Amino acid sequence: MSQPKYLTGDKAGLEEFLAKFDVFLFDCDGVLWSGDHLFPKVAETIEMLRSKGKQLVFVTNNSTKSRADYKKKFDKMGIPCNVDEVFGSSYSAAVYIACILKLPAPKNKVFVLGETGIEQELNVEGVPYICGTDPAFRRDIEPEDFTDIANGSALDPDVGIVLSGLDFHLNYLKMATAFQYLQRGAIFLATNIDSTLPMAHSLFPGAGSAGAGLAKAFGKEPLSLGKPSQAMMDAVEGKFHFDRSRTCMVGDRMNTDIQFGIEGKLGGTLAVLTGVSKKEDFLAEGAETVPMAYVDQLGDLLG
Ligand SMILES: O=C(O)[C@H](O)[C@H](O)COP(=O)(O)O
Ligand SMILES: [Mg+2]
Repeated sequence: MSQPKYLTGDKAGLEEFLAKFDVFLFDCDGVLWSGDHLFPKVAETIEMLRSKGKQLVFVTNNSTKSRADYKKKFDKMGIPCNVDEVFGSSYSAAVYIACILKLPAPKNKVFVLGETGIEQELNVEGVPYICGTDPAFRRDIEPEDFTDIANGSALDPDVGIVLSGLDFHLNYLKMATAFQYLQRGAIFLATNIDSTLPMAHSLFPGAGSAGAGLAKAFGKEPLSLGKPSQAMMDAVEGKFHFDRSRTCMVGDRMNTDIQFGIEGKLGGTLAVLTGVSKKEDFLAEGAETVPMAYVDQLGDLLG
């Protein structure tokens, strides 16, 4: 495996690298920003790529926001972006449920472990759901809940899917209810299974960690519809119709973003060192996932 090219400060190398691609798939958390903190010169870099006629797609595993929510965040951050350029894991999961799984109504209802981003995208696709941000589930489990869940009186007979995303309001009642749906044959899906979430220039438990307890109890991992899933890559390509050989994935995480690009046989991958993965992760001898090139921060693409 060849060593990745370090492009920070390499003007000629940057020119040559950017000229290889017409399309850039951008990860968001850890590449553009950490929470609400925009990294240096990100807006200028996006502007530069657009001025060179590059097509940009923002492909995020963060399921807490819908595409519409992300459009508002891009506007707030001063990054010009069209809502159709955003492709998040909530949208990926909603499209998969509505267009691929297509469970016959009324047994197509989704039990959601996650935030409003998932609910909004399921609504757009006309997929019914329960739980999510419903305050009725944001309470301690009571002794009578065990009986009501076990005998099914507290369960909705139309739930056919459990969808696990990044849930900032985890509790035992939701996990126990989801578990019982799975025991009754519901399909187990996840928006993504990232172990950590880059926030406030640090790391916090991610969607994969949020759903790990349920997976352990059930004894099976969910089908993830976020990066590196190629169902997501196929859906992104199906929507944007790009030439994979002229497309580059830009990300901060080896086992989601860079693996997504490599498995998707994209023309290239660029790692950015402002998020989860460190350069030691991919420079080490025998590293599992190695990007084509890397920079310290996205703004370094300005040369
Ligand atoms: O835990 C998560 O959901 C992820 O860490 C997070 O949201 C990743 O977002 P991305 O880096 O794909 O924009
Ligand atoms: Mg990221």
